[in-house]
Amino acid sequence: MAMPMPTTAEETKTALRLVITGGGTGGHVYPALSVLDAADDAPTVLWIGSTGGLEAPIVQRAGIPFKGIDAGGLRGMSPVKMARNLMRLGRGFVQAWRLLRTFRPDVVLATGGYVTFPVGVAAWLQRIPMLIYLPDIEPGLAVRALAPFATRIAVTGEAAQAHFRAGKTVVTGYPVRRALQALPSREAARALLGIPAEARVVLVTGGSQGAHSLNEAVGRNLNALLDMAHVIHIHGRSDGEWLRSLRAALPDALRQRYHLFDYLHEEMAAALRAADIVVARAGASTLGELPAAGVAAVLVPYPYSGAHQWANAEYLAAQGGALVVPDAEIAARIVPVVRTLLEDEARLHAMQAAMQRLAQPEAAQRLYRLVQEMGQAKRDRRSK
Ligand SMILES: CC(=O)N[C@H]1[C@@H](OP(=O)(O)OP(=O)(O)OC[C@H]2O[C@@H](n3ccc(=O)[nH]c3=O)[C@H](O)[C@@H]2O)O[C@H](CO)[C@@H](O)[C@@H]1O
Repeated sequence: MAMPMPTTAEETKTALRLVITGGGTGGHVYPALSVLDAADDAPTVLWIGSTGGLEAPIVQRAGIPFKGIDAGGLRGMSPVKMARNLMRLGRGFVQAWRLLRTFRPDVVLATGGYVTFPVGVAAWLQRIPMLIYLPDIEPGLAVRALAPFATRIAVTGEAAQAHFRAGKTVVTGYPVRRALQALPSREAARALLGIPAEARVVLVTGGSQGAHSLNEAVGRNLNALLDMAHVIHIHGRSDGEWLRSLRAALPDALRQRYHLFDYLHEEMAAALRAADIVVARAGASTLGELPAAGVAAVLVPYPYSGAHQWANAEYLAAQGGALVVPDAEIAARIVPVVRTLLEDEARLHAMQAAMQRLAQPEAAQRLYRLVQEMGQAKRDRRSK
């Protein structure tokens, strides 16, 4: 998704100037890319992320100019490391200040991660309006700290509004990549991935960084899973070596049914759309992407970062689109749970339909309209 750059002096003068800041994990990057997908007026964009963060390659791959600044977390670490990260945030603030002074944005969109804090404070001091988008129902530390500096706060669902000052929030839904909405059918998605149209397909994904316990659950039960379905397995940062060895040792017929990847970029939309069932962590994206794909889910919340993934999973389960399995039980339960769903077609279809009812295809447009309105208000004030 290359961002069209203004070509004439006139366009440069009139195009909306937008700074996006967010990073640390994919969950803070894809929502902003989806908002840009919905931009219909060719804004001039600069992304400010963290130096060395995983967001840099994803953003640059999308053709968006990227600048890294110093940033670091402050939670659950030794006092020495915390002091070092505080200094990094201080340096990051100076770097952000200079970038904003040079780029002169009309508006800042912040989507989460520690890097947003120095950028947001610098923007506030320079009187640049800022929209925070919170993908999760519960805000993390960076978003909580940043909220007082925001002009507006957009959220995925009503439950998130309770965490912020009344009147500042607006419910937009979770913005989903256009590619996911554009795929015409499950069969078309399967054709893209080389999977037969009539196959049963299970996608296993541990979010943007992968999940070791999901990888173990697949590895330990590989033959049983492949007897039932094609398995698209995205293993993430760890476990690639032993999983590739397991795959190599499979009999030919089963190996062809095991689609193993470390990470998917553009093909992620096809993988979600191709699946009958997704077995996944319950990061914020599940609230938007699983409904957009209309896929039934078995959700395994990440157990070590508070309860917010449980909140996401239980919400989708309460609406009838997902089952929730605790992390410690997934290795023992992945085969019976997947089998039960595949064998009960009526139940599987009911879950898929329930998921589909939660789709909010307008979310990205809603968010971009807010960005435009806030940017325009700033321009109007400037020209007075
Ligand atoms: C362990 C942890 O704390 N995870 C947090 C992190 O998760 P994480 O970074 O995994 O965030 P999400 O689950 O929200 O989003 C993952 C994104 O990565 C994409 N993707 C994933 C794999 C792949 O191969 N290709 C690809 O494109 C997915 O389609 C999705 O768009 O940020 C989320 C948003 O704040 C939080 O809700 C999660 O709790």
